[in-house]
Amino acid sequence: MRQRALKVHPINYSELHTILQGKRLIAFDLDGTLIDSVPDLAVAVARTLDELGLPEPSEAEVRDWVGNGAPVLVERALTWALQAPPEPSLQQRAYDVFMVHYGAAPNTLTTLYPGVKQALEALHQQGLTLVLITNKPESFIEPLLKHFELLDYFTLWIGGDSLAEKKPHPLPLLHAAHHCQIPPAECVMVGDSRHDMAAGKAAGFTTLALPYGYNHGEPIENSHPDLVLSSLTELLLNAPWATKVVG
Ligand SMILES: O=C(O)COP(=O)(O)O
Ligand SMILES: [Mg+2]
Repeated sequence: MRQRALKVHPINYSELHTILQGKRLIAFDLDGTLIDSVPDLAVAVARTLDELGLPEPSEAEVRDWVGNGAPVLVERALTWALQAPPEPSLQQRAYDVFMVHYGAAPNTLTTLYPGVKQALEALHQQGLTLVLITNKPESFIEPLLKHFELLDYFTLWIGGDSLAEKKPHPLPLLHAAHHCQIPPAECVMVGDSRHDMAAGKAAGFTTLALPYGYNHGEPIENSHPDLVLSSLTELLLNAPWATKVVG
């Protein structure tokens, strides 16, 4: 397995406190932010390619292909296996096969990142509106959130195929803000990839980044988030509402 050295992010607590002042909605990304889902995605991709008689990629390879939704994940896997872009008919077939394999085992090896449950619980208790905006197909969201007992924290969840556009387009974020009747200036996007940061900036949200997820092998600092956290625990302990949370 390839190990990537994670930079230590000394958090500027007063900066975090200031930028979160007055925020009412927090939009969370799913893969690489709340859940480490690549182990199950990698198994499903490998089973898909195997069924099509193609070579199987390693988990480290799949890790760098996640972020633009399932159709692009499948396309990147096929392009890797064929050393050329796939024909549309093969792409469609592989996508259908992938959906079956991933749907059959979406949470066998997947784990929650540290502090996720506690942070969501506390933020929800403080009356913040929490929404989930992922590029994952919508059909997988509810079963995964239910499995990890996170479903009740979210007012709304949007998948990569829920609307006409997905991240990095701002549409899903603007849709969530509009649906919750909260102006974008009072909203925060929390994510692990450049697509989350680009969508957040384009929507007028504050952007918080986590460095432990999947960003195509690139440091998340390159996307210029407002702040990089080390884990969601920092959001819980150092946000303006934290005094109420921790007593
Ligand atoms: O499914 C993907 O490609 C990525 O999903 P995410 O938006 O939750 O990171
Ligand atoms: Mg992500």
